[in-house]
Amino acid sequence: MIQPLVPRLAIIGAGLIGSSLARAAREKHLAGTLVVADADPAVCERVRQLGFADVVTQDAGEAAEGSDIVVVAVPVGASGKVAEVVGPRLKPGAILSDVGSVKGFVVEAMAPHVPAHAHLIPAHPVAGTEFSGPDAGFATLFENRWCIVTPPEGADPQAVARIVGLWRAAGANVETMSAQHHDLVLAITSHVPHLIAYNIVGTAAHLEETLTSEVIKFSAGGFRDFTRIASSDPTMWRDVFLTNRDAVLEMLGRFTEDLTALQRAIRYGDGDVLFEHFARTRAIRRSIIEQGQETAAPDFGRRAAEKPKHEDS
Ligand SMILES: NC(=O)c1ccc[n+]([C@@H]2O[C@H](COP(=O)([O-])OP(=O)(O)OC[C@H]3O[C@@H](n4cnc5c(N)ncnc54)[C@H](O)[C@@H]3O)[C@@H](O)[C@H]2O)c1
Ligand SMILES: O=C(O)C(=O)C[C@]1(C(=O)O)C=C[C@@H](O)C=C1
Repeated sequence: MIQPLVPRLAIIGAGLIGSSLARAAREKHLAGTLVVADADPAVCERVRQLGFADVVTQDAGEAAEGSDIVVVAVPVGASGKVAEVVGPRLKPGAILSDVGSVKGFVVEAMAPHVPAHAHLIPAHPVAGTEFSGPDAGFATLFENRWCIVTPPEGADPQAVARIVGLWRAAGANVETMSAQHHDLVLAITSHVPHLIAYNIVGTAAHLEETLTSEVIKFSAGGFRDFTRIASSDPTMWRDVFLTNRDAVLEMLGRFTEDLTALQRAIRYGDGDVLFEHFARTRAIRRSIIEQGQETAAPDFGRRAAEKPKHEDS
């Protein structure tokens, strides 16, 4: 019989990302035993109904016990608390990993709880949707998407290779970099864009009542796309901004300067500045599409939107 990639895989947190990894592991037979833990009893009950785990428990420590790899998939702000529970239960050689959108903070919060006989190898699958919870996950979420692995200095190469292997087997392309570099890159590619979306939708909501209802009525294009992003989970994004503060503030500073330059071009009727800027950004969009990074995830999201978790409850 062929040995599974991971004899016992534990996933702590069964929301969008945890349940997607569990589904991918189940479909691709990556785990001998797949254990899922979640602090919320209603989520545990739903995971049992959905049937993508062998063992479901509310106790993260119990899930970690005897596991070869433990993947923490909770909001970044809760990762330290989970590591505190899981750390003492890790067996010799076990790997503690995560999926958090911020990496520097996660290492600081989790590392003190990892015993010398185990390994901490953080990772971040750069794939998601605006939906949360166990119903929102799907097995193909990571297909052909990047997963960034951020091994701490001196990390065991074999442990790194096992986490890289897990994400490749789940369908992702893997790149490794330092946690600090990750946080700077993601600040501009993911965190600031979310802040802009939250802000513009908030601005529209603050307009006078008649104008706001017209915004909703006529939002077919650009604004509608922003509302998708701005409907993302408030807990997750609060934690991202609180834990990646320096990198976000650095990128926000640059963003504000560039915005002021565009504002100036509009004020003084400088069409050349506007045209050149828009031509450059169009080229960036085209190169993203050429690299195959344009994702089908929003469509999955829309399909899921027909029956979002929030309307079930
Ligand atoms: N949503 C995305 O697009 C996306 C993409 C990549 C990475 N991430 C990262 O993945 C992580 C999870 O995000 P998500 O979208 O799956 O969130 P989610 O809200 O869908 O799920 C999080 C789950 O964690 C559980 N949880 C919270 N605290 C816990 C604790 N102390 N112990 C056990 N379970 C706990 C919750 O009950 C919930 O079921 C976050 O760190 C986020 O930054 C999210
Ligand atoms: O597609 C979306 O809805 C997402 O927001 C996914 C997205 C992103 O910004 O690209 C969000 C946060 C993650 O850490 C990784 C991916």
